[in-house]
Amino acid sequence: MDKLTKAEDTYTFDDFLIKPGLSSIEPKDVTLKTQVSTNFNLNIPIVSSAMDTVTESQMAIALAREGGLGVIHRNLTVDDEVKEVRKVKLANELTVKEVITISPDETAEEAKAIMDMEEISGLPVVDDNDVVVGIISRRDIKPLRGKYLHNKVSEVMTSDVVTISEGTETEKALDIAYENKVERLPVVSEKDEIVGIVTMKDILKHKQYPNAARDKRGTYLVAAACGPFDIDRAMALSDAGADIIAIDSAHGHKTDIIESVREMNKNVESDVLLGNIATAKAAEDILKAEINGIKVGIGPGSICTTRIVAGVGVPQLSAVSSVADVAEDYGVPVIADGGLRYSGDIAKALCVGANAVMVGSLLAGTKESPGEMTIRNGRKYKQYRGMGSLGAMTGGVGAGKDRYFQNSNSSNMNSTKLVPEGIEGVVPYKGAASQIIFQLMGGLKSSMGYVGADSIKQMHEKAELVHITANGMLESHPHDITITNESPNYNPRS
Ligand SMILES: NC(=O)C1=CN([C@@H]2O[C@H](COP(=O)(O)OP(=O)(O)OC[C@H]3O[C@@H](n4cnc5c(N)ncnc54)[C@H](O)[C@@H]3O)[C@@H](O)[C@H]2O)C=CC1
Ligand SMILES: O=c1[nH]c(=O)c2[nH+]cn([C@@H]3O[C@H](COP(=O)(O)O)[C@@H](O)[C@H]3O)c2[nH]1
Ligand SMILES: [K+]
Repeated sequence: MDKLTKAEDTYTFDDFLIKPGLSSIEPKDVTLKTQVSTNFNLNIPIVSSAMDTVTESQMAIALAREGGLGVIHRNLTVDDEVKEVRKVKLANELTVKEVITISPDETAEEAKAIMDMEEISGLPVVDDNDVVVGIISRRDIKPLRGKYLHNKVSEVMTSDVVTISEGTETEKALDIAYENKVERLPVVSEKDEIVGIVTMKDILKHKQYPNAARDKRGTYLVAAACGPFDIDRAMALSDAGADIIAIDSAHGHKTDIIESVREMNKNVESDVLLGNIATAKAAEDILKAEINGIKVGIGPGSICTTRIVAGVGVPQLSAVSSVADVAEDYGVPVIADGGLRYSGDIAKALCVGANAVMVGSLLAGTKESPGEMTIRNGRKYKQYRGMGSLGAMTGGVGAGKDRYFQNSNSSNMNSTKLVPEGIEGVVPYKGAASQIIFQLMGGLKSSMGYVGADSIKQMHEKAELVHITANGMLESHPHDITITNESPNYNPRS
């Protein structure tokens, strides 16, 4: 009896609304910049789930372009997961390492032939020591006719060449290219030797996604999931350039996991996130592993059955709030993982102290999510499944199957012996992830306007909540109408 009277009251998204406050903030003027781990910032507080129907390189690239972060799932061999990380990192390399050059003693005709063959429009000119002495482009060659084509490259090239040094930050490179109105910037070593080239095409790609989440070198940020004891995978992901490694466990609050992750952290360069947890005590304990971020959520996910199968969990708004209160004292960011259905839920998670949210179902079914599209009754769908579902455990390399395969003779895998904590299904096809992100961030900005918060930090400090009843929630959804036109940001709960 004592246990029951001592039980805490806990809440989730539908139990609260955000109180409107005096505001001088226009939604369009707010900043959504946030910290996702101690060493990395995002430009929007959205992280995609490490699930095999949500995040591989395509989703991670799409999200990074919008300013968020994708976490590559771990239902892949180490090699395949590494490949996905590399694809994201290479998607926007500013410096093309292998550069095709020409000697100043060659002819203009030879320069033209190389450009035609390689399908490029300019060549850095280098001497015998690889030192850049000029640059020659199609524009330099175009006016040449007949015998003039036999002119030496040194006579035709631009010798006043604008170069940048290795390690020049993207923004700086952009400024230099624009100020000098040049289309390509050779990258040179301290001794002026050529090491690469940055082209206008790359630069424009950067301009196309001004809000993208990038590292210092200008490549897209990417995270990758790893099991708590898989040190080889963690090191391979770190070597491949994963900015963040997300340690993925249904129960991060475990002594052997905390020990293992503390060791792992010493051996990898990437930031390390640990999850999932749902209590303040867990936050205190896992922070001892000196991690760079915490992921919160036991069982709130749309495909999760943990709370039903194990009877364990904490409603998500309470879980996030209690973890965030502890993490704030340590300066460690918190990601609210799972259960988000609407942009308003994202706003509520931020209100109680989350720095970012992780979403699965909201991004499942998009063009960039892995998996085939199917058509049923004339409507398009894509698969979405829990990582602890039968399909995920028996498909791929079977992340999660150690625990669920409780009979522990894993050499004799038999799906009837698995105890799943997730389900498999389909969600409607939604088109490009960028459209979904646009609506979600629009809703969040609106929320911040109502609160009078111009940043996520202000949202933490200023936003107040009101506790509502089930009737309050009924009143909140559309009612007394048959919806005839689907809205891009509202799906009636089925
Ligand atoms: N957020 C959530 O509520 C849940 C998420 N999942 C997802 O399913 C996938 C598989 O997760 P895991 O089974 O954790 O992977 P896993 O089988 O690789 O387990 C990793 C480690 O977590 C610990 N662990 C997991 N469940 C435990 C439990 N009930 N009691 C004690 N220790 C436990 C064990 O030390 C285990 O070795 C992951 O992608 C995970 O995120 C699964 C269940 C719940
Ligand atoms: O209990 C669970 N069994 C599972 O099989 C499972 N797979 C994923 N997840 C977690 O759910 C999150 C995604 O939730 P949403 O679809 O609600 O965004 C994800 O980000 C995960 O935290 C699982 N939880
Ligand atoms: K659930």
